[in-house]
Amino acid sequence: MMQQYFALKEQAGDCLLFYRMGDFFELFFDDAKVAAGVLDIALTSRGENNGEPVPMCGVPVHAADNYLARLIRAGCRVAIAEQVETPAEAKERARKEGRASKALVRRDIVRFVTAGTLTEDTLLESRSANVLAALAPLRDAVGIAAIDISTGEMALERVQPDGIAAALSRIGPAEMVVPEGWEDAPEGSITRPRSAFSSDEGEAQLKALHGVATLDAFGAFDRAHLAAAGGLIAYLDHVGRGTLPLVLPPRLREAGGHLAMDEATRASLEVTFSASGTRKGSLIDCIDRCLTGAGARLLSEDLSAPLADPGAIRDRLAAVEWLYDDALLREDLRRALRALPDVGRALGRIVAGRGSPRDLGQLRDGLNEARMLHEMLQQRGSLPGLVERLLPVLAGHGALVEMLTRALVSAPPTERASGGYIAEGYDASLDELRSIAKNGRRAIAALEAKYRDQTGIATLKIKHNGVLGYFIEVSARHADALMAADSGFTHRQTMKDAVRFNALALHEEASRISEAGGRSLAAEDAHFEELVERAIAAKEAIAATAQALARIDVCAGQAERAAEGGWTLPEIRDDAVLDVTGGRHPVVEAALSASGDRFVANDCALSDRDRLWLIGGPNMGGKSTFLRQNALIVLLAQAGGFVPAESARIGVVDRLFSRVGASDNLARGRSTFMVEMVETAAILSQATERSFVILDEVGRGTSTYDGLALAWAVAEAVHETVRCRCLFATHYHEMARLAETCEALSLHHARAREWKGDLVLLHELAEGPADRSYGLAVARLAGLPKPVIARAKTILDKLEKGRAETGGLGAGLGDLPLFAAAAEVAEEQCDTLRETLRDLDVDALSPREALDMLYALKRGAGEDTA
Ligand SMILES: Nc1ncnc2c1ncn2[C@@H]1O[C@H](COP(=O)(O)OP(=O)(O)OP(=O)(O)O)[C@@H](O)[C@H]1O
Repeated sequence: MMQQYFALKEQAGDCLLFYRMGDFFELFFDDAKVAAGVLDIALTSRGENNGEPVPMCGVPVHAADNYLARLIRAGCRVAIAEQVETPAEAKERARKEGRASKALVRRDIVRFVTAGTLTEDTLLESRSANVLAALAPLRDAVGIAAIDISTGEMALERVQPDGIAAALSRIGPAEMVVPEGWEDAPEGSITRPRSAFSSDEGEAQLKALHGVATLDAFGAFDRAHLAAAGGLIAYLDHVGRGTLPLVLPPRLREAGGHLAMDEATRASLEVTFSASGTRKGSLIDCIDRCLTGAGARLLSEDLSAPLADPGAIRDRLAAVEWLYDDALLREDLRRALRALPDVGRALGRIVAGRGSPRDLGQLRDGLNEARMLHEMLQQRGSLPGLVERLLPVLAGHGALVEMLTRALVSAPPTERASGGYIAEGYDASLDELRSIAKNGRRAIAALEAKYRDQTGIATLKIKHNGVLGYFIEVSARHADALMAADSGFTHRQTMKDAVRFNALALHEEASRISEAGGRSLAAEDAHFEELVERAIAAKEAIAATAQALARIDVCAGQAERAAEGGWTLPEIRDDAVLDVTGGRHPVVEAALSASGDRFVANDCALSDRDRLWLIGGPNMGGKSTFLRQNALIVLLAQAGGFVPAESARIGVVDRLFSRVGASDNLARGRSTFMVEMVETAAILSQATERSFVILDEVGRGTSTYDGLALAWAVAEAVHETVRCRCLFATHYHEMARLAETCEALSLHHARAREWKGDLVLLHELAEGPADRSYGLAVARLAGLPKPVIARAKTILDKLEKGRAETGGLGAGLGDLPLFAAAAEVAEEQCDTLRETLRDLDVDALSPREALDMLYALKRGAGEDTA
């Protein structure tokens, strides 16, 4: 056995091997130690290997899903080795092979269970997608293929190498595969042979999968796309051991079609996860009113990748507005959606060969519901464009639904093995077989009565179990009479208190029942296969219906959320405005209202002429909240939803950047300040005039002078060079002087008042610079001991006196040359250096000359070489 085990373990590689033995999956050696630790189950041992006991643990097959889920969540991958022949077959094989030894049942790995390739309901979160991504690096770009195999939805895209992190943070894959030997592979990826990532192979696979001669109908894919697709499909083939899951035609994800956000922006805006890493407290948690898992998954995709095309945004908004305006229709739709099963995932399981009768039942119910929704919507006079386009996809499954309705019982079971899911009246011969079994059971009841009469034992019973089949049972004290040779009964088993017998008539009846039972199971199986085949033949149309239902759920959910919160339809514009009146932060507002507090709405009015708002005010005054709420309003609007405001005019944003409160990223070995600077650098190099940037206290992570200098220079660069819309919160009063030189910059502050010695934060934004910091007042509010506050007050007085005398931290800043001029000088210096380097003939230099030249270059760069 160990030989067989080792051979399978070799195939399993670094996956844990679930080795099937009877009713258990057993794990051995290190696998057993890992699994016992994760699952908190007993680690035992079995036999010896090289004189050492072999560690072992096991999980019962019937509860394996539950254990698998825990292992996968803990980051493990599992190979399932099943018995692929019965003990009888093994014995027969051994006999034919002329072996006398005990035959070992043949086992094979039938499947790998990995985080990105799950289809089971019990292993998946209904409201989030489960994505597997394959990355294929080419010389100048990286292809990414992403698939949610639970629904078969697949997308291909191409990114620059420095855009990988942003793309992955948007996709959020549960598992990633990359070619072997790729040095820049994202952490935690699984490596596969390079040969799998071939664009030719990828193209051939996709064509074969979808039965097309060219992929043009799906999109114009390039080598990067196809190489990634190749790697993805090869991996799916590997984990499914040759059985591919549902793979729908790939969608091409064009760069520029979406609002770009990097990893840090997503994290700081807490779009799909809150800072604590959970859904609770995130934006999606606050706005998700979808009634189906598929709707919630689509909403998450919408929020992760909002649109950047004004026409597409208006298209979604029109559908939401239509459902917002018609509360009755919305209610009707939502009532229907509430009962909707997860058609997409049921289809995914069916295509992957793991479907159950219940999954077929879900297709029936879901597609039927879709047809009713189709009727409901069709009765409406005029529909918004989006809904109009979805309409045909909702209908068109009449024949399949009719067949499933006739074929299946109303609530089919998840288990196929014991049958009973094909409805009566669907197949006359099946009904016949069932009636034989039913009559047989009646005949057995009659036999029981007959045997009681015959033996005079009133407590005689005919029972059934899996081992003996039907048998007659009497208590031990009545057994003697039946033991007699001429009694007509044959002894089968003696228990502690009972004795079991057989009889000829019972045996004949039982054989009839069992034969009919076996044949009816086989008949049900055949019907199941046929129904599955029919469903698979229509898989693309069914998937399209499932996606249409999800879109309707999202629109209705967005409308519901808007109605609930008094939100408004944003006006999507082409010019670079961001004009929000009465804007609110949805998550903070919800949290405040839960504790009975009121959120103070604030306006924001950015335009060409007033692009950069510098916002001061006390700590806890609401600056960060204001910054974020405007970023979220842009995000929600471009995702195609209403926004928490009285009115909003939004010029479409191409990239959104948010740097709110630099947090330590010690895990990556970077200090707070380093993170802040890396992220700020990314903004300055990537933001365009169409971007929207929120910056919260840039420079606060370093000394006051350095911090102010950097914040000043960054604000100037945003104003002069990037020229995007920007909200900039800062505690440096000195920066107010920027308003003197930057014509599209204005000053604002969060209002506060001191009343009877206490600080009152109004959370209200007003024009003009902040008058003071209130830092000490906030500290008092926070409960800092009185002596510390008093001491701080004395120090503050001294500092302020010093400032008055010297002109303060900002003294002389007003005399600086303008940012553009300063940048030109810096740029010029760079150019001289560049020219010198360009003209340099390296091969013609002696070592001595080369050294001299290095010194000269250093001098040119303004650095002392002494
Ligand atoms: N508009 C508002 N209405 C009501 N309460 C608000 C509002 N804005 C913020 N708050 C409350 O004030 C708290 C602090 O807000 P926020 O973090 O935005 O302040 P801040 O000015 O950025 O502070 P710091 O400068 O210390 O970072 C929030 O957690 C929230 O409870």
